[in-house]
Amino acid sequence: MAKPVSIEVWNPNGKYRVISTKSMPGTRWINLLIEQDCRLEICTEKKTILSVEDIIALIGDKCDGVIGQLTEDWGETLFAALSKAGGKAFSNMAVGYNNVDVNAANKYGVAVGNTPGVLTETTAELAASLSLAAARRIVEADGFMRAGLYDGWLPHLFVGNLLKGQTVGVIGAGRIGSAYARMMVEGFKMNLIYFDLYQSTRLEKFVTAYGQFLKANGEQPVTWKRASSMSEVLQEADVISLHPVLDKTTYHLINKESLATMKKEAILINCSRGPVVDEVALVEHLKQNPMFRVGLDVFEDEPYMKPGLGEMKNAIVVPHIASASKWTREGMATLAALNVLGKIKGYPVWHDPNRVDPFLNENAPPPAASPSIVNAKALGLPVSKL
Ligand SMILES: NC(=O)C1=CN([C@@H]2O[C@H](COP(=O)(O)OP(=O)(O)OC[C@H]3O[C@@H](n4cnc5c(N)ncnc54)[C@H](O)[C@@H]3O)[C@@H](O)[C@H]2O)C=CC1
Ligand SMILES: O=C(O)C(=O)CO
Repeated sequence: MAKPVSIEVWNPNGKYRVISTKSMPGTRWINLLIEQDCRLEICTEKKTILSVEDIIALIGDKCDGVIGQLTEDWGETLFAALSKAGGKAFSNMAVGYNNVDVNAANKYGVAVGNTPGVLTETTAELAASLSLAAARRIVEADGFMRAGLYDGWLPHLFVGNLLKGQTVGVIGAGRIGSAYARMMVEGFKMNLIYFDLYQSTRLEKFVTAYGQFLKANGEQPVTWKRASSMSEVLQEADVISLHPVLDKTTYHLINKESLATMKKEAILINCSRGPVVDEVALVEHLKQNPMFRVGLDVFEDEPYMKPGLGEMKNAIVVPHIASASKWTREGMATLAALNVLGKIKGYPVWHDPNRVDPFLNENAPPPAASPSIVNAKALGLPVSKL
């Protein structure tokens, strides 16, 4: 039998039992659930990553819905346990849901929610921060200063790359990839090359209009190009940022062979998912090419790094914090809670997961809908006409 897991209870007499496997930022998500007759149980276990057994113990015999985290393995076992307990709703507190076996959820008729949109700009800003930090060697220079090694200005000291006029490459120009591209194009006057399975017309129009603005003001216009293959981006770009979903088409997209096609002084940023990059091949590439730099928010075997990565001066590593702004994390909690609540209450699914703003307005009640259910179609859930 699984051992008991410690919890904090809100609204003990609520009709619907909702579990959150973690404490989440803000209180709006809590209030929204308890105002709608939910008994909310928040797991207070000290360990960071809950096991499948821990979550089964949390679910117990009766559970209407669960808000979970990207570190958890939501597969057949958990969906079977949730379904047995009468549950019909699960939401990740994340936009990415590669930790969820959606087919298993479909089999048990469980709706799977995610949290798009609210983290787009925050995540893009971290990718932009890593790009700048890598280009201008900020982390290395900070370490040098703190170590007391600075003994005066020198012409060669921490010389890095100027972004202006260089080419930024984006792989996966969806919500976050497009937001990052706009920041780099507008902020640093970089040219854009991108690769995605779909054309990003809005992004192309933005770069065209900005290029015309620069030209009208006597400046070199920026340009864009939609690449026909990922290798075109890798060969041409000076800074490459990865923003695709993780699935079997993007697993190890960056590997020994693709790294070899990149410029020797290129910068690679990954704020998508660790397994998009073959991290062992990356460490080797960093060793062989000291002017090649990376900024990584995500890792292949989180929370671990592959041997050698932590020692590389040409790597900047941060612990999966790309969506970590207060507004975003509170909003993610709200969207995740509303996904679960909406299914429990029998609400329809919001018609556009790219426009979730009405759910985030603290001065108005949220729409009676689940903001984003990824398997809505497979489950035949009705769509909101609001
Ligand atoms: N590091 C972090 O904290 C965060 C990481 N993420 C990751 O970023 C991912 C993207 O998020 P969004 O931009 O909101 O999703 P999105 O769905 O708007 O964009 C993903 C894009 O990847 C493209 N894509 C899919 N397969 C591809 C392939 N083989 N080659 C090139 N492009 C491909 C899609 O067409 C789509 O345009 C999430 O799935 C998640 O894994 C998201 C938020 C925070
Ligand atoms: O939302 C996601 O997919 C994350 O990685 C965390 O914000």
